[in-house]
Amino acid sequence: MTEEKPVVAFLGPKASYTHQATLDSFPGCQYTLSPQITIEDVFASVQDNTASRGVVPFENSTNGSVVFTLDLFADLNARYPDILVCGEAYISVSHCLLGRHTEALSRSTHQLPSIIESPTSSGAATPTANIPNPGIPRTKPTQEIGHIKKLYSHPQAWGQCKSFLSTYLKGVERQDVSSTSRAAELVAADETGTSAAISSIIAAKIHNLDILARGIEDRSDNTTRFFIIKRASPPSSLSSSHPQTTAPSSSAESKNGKEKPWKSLISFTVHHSNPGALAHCLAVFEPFKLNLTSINTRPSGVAPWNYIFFVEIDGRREEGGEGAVNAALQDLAKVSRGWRWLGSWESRLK
Ligand SMILES: O=C(O)C(=O)C[C@]1(C(=O)O)C=C[C@@H](O)C=C1
Repeated sequence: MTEEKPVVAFLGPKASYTHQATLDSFPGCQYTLSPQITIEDVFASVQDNTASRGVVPFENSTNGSVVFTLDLFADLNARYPDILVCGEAYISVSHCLLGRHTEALSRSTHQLPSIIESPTSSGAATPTANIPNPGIPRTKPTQEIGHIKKLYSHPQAWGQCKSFLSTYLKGVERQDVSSTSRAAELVAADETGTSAAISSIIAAKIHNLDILARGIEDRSDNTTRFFIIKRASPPSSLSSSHPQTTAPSSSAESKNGKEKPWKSLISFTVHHSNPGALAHCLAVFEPFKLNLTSINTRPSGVAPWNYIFFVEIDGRREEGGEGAVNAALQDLAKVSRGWRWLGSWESRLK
């Protein structure tokens, strides 16, 4: 009898950047990779044990946090109480504009004003009230794109390709979809050939789409960070109501004997009307020499302008209540309204 492979859920369909991050951490031959339609579906698969691990985008170096993922960690409806981060992956993201280079359109390009040869190909976008200093795109279309009437992509991608879009596709209708690979799927199904997707070169191959422009992201170092999530082993609810529950043990020592860099993600809420409430929460890490490396906020769902805060720190929560992170969390419990440890993992930042 063949042993069943562990299931890893990821934001699909195939050829999404999350798929690439998943393959980076979970070789397809050893795992059953299970594409999901939304990031929430990935959380749900891990929470209900359909998948043993999940992979979700967390932040992008150009465009910032993936708010859908933060909201799922905020878990305002208590649907995902057992989800913990247990790893991360960094993927270099280079976007293409994918569509159809139709015969009819290409034959008549000599009659149409070609966008490749139009004045806009100087690379200068028109300043607007919203974007007074538009950047200069790093690339220009390699095909005629004057026929493109509609664009599909994941909301994160628009913000990574601002200069290209405001220069060459200004005013073209945009539709948010659940992932860049879903965008490619929709464009492949569009028989009019007048839509385009911001997606990956792999999606172009899978869906047999033409590459109308490549490398359209604003920055060549555009990178997305993904989290690997798992379900906490029982007892669950790693929260202020169960402050003794701790991380599974794992060696923090590398081969050369040096402490490996670990990170932890923690969320907390504060009593908003108390002066200094936020400052007191942030201050609990410093006495334990825990470096705070990022802070994010999302609406707390309690009342307008109340927030849930997310902090990342350098350090790892030890088993058995020992160590600096546990000590800081005990102090956080005293000054916050509520808190939750969302996992500790080995940093893969090079
Ligand atoms: O749409 C995809 O392909 C994804 O994997 C999602 C996602 C994201 O949410 O950040 C991942 C990488 C890119 O930054 C753009 C989109």
